[in-house]
Amino acid sequence: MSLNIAKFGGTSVANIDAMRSCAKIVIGNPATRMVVVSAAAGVTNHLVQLANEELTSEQVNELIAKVESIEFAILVGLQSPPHVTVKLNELLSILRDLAFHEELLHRPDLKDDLLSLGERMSSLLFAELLCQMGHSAENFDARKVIKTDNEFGQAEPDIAQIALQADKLVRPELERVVLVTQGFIGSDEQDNTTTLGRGGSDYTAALLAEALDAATCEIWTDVIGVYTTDPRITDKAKPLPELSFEEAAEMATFGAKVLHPATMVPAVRKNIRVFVGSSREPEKGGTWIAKDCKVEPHYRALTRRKEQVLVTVKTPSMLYASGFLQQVFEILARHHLSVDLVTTSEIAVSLTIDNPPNSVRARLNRETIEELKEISEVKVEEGYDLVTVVGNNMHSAAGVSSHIFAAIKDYNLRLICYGANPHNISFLVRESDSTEIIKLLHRELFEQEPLQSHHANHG
Ligand SMILES: Nc1ncnc2c1ncn2[C@@H]1O[C@H](COP(=O)(O)OP(=O)(O)O)[C@@H](O)[C@H]1O
Ligand SMILES: N[C@@H](CC(=O)OP(=O)(O)O)C(=O)O
Repeated sequence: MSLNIAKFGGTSVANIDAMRSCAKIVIGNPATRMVVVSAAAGVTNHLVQLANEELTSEQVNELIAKVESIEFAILVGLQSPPHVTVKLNELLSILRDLAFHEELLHRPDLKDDLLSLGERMSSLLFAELLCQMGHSAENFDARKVIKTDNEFGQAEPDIAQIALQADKLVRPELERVVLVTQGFIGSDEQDNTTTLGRGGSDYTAALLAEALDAATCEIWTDVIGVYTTDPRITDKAKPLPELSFEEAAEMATFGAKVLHPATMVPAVRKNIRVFVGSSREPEKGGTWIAKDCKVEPHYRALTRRKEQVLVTVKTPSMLYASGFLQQVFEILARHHLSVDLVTTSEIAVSLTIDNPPNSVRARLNRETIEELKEISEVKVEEGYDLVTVVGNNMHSAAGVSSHIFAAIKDYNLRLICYGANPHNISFLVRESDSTEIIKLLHRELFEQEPLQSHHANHG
């Protein structure tokens, strides 16, 4: 039988009732032999606070108590079986030790150890729930298989090692039992715990699906699929029955939180179909993401990435000079900054950097700015959001740009990226304008059926 990997996100495993819906989904599909769970909703945020903030003992204790109350509520829902209670208490005692560790704030390895605990607790509890519902299940430590480099907080998976370990440790077990493992976490060569970056459980599921040659990978979350835009921005957003790999990858990269940006990479490599649906309402179906789609409309979705920083570096010496851009990018790369949009003129280059405050990714800091200042004038502007239209052949179809830009003509677009990629058009807008811009564009591109097909005819 073909194999399915099912991943359940934080809201899906937030409490015992939510977990029960997930367990029914697992039991209902005999192809699901491996389950990936995130930490219960809210837990990773508490752990991130513990790992990153200077806190008083009282504040540390308060955060630990919040985590405990989430986990204990689930444990009570399971009737507190002694063997699970013992294991949960062990994990909570590791949490306490790490939270009070003197070097925590300066040791990325300890931070990742701490961050891993949310998934380690939820997987323990979910495996027990499956057993109690009569399904043969075991908790499995993802760190044995998800081998990574030692870039703590944003570790890079080692695909060959993962395939090797999955073959050795997971594949032989799948006939016997359903393995319940942790998303988001892995381990480096020295077996130190690492994490794949916030939201990384989707990525874990896709990596395991790849390593185990699964036919499908299901991402069960709190929405009934991928929508035309974040349903929290407008209630007019509609769920999409299908998406291509390219479209989904663009959406994930440009801010559709429903999928971690790297999720599609393993799926594309092995042509694995990915499903996104709601664990609360599985009967409502969801989005199937596959290599090819029945229709490839010009406009598929709108995404937003918040808290972008615009950096402009300017030097008269760029005129006729070669190598300036290289110098700029070299400095940014050395500081692990990832650049999204770039525009250049004869003497200046403007670029955007993703800079959300709670991200584990590198942020633009004073040191980087000082280095850039050694070679140029530097201007840093904050308070921007990146809005992206995702679709197909947008760079070559007549009328696309006028259609989009006419709809938002009253707004100032600070930077536009159009034409580099057939699947997206991105622009940087003031944070305060982005919701209205998305609503306007949504109305124009997705709420007026005849217009959409009219433009498709021009393609
Ligand atoms: N285009 C989109 N389609 C669906 N959901 C989206 C989209 N863009 C953003 N989201 C948000 O993603 C959320 C689900 O992602 P997330 O909170 O990470 O779930 P989980 O905890 O299950 O991993 C949804 O509640 C929704 O608000
Ligand atoms: N628990 C981790 C990993 C994750 O993927 O969570 P979720 O599936 O709830 O987005 C986080 O919050 O970042």
